Amino acid sequence: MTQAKPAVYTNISAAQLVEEAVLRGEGTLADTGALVVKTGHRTGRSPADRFIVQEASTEAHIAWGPINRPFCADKFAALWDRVEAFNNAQDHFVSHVHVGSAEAHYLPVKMTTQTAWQNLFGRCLFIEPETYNPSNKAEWQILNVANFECVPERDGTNSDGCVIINFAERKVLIAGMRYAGEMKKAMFSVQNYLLPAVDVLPMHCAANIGEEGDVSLFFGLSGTGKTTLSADESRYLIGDDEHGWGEGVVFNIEGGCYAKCIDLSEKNEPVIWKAIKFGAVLENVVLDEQRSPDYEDDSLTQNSRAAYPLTHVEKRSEKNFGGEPNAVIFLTCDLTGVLPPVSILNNEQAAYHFLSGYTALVGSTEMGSGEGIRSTFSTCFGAPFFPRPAGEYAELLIKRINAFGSKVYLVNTGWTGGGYGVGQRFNIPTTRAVIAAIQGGTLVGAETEHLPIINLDVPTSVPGVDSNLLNPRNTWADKAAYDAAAKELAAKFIDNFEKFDVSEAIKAAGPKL
Ligand SMILES: Nc1ncnc2c1ncn2[C@@H]1O[C@H](COP(=O)(O)OP(=O)(O)O)[C@@H](O)[C@H]1O
Ligand SMILES: C=C(OP(=O)(O)O)C(=O)O
Repeated sequence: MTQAKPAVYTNISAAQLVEEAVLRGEGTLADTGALVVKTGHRTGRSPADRFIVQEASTEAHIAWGPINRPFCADKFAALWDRVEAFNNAQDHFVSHVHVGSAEAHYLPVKMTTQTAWQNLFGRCLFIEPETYNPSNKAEWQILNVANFECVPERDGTNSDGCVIINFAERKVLIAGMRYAGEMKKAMFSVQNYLLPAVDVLPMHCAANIGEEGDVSLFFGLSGTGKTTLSADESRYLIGDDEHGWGEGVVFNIEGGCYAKCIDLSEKNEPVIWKAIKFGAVLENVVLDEQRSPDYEDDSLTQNSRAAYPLTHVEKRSEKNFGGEPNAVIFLTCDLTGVLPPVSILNNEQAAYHFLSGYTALVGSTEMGSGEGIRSTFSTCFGAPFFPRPAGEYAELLIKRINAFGSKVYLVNTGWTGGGYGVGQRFNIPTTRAVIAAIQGGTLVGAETEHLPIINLDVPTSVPGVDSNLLNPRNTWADKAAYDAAAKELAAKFIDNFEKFDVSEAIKAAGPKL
């Protein structure tokens, strides 16, 4: 008997991908129409399994070590061939997509996945081109084979899975990984390396546009609120996570969103709620008996996700880009309860806080960093994805801010009234009111109060926000405890900043003891 040749499904429609995923038992449909999948193991990104083939790259300064471990070019070639042979022996899925919506800066990508659902994810998150023409650009390839098991002794990997970027061959190899976010973050890392060379700042930020054409950027590490806050019924969404800022333009690197959906509610997050329909993917979300998503159920992970294309968002930028930003917002999830809900930053403070990237790491997003939530400093609010030295991105940011005259704000979406376990997280309506005030221009030239130790300036009033919240010291029952916590946090900032070789003015813009 001859065996049937494996089928290669190339550029089939999203609806067909859903059908294939269901037929193959990869997932089921929720009552909303979304495809629901359980990844089994690895419900988040796996930093320990991330590598760069450094010797094959012409540039020496691609970051490695804790962010991107070096991987030997010969081992890469052997592993790629092994994974490809494994994949070719069974049915698989190929789609041709773009990464980067700017005509000058997109990358054509051939995405091959073993599973239909991961291909659908890629079709949601990457850009579906009107015409795919890699001939005038160098094509990248993603090979994502979820069920391949790496053997560390043979393959040179750290475990049974890996994510390896090879710049010289323009290849991304993802083997043994289930979490779909690996694919989008790998391509983001590629653009984060390439774009600064052509004077474009790549950013880990969301972006949206107001009725007047004013653009806001929301920088933030995973889980700090980029997707939630940029999904705003009163504004046009550009994107929720990855953008480039060139002269005259902010463009989306992606074509869809990837929302955290733990505790998602229709009331607080209506735009995301409505987007979770047929064609969307729900990753590690539990369904109840009526097949309705139970977003409060974290039995699979806290890092449950919804992936959907931008076309699922009614109010969006049709062209996937906008002008330069009036407002640049750094989102920080402060677990100590020391930072105010909003601070107005000058340029030196902007550089200081961009380089510091103080925020919280939601443990379940990154495998190996513990299940809980903990404070961290993540340069550029996305250290794991930025292969160049942080100073290069900071310089480009300040250059763009100066040239356009953008206003910069630090917004705490974390704790108030005490630290984690004592106080509470700012509620979403309060943070939305802060954002609305920023976007409405209310905080430009507003009266401010200076907060010593953390060395920040806060507005004395913000429409829609209880004024008592604006100086966090007021919200703590025990003022001495606040002062002690502020000093402790300041010491951490100072200690962390020692590694940066920057001007005295920038150093002086940070917290002071
Ligand atoms: N004040 C707040 N601002 C923004 N998000 C909040 C706030 N309080 C709780 N959250 C929750 O935090 C999570 C933020 O996730 P998300 O917006 O997807 O982050 P990101 O896009 O930055 O990764 C959501 O689950 C949201 O409901
Ligand atoms: C998907 C991720 O992050 P974000 O929530 O910022 O998109 C991630 O860090 O894996």
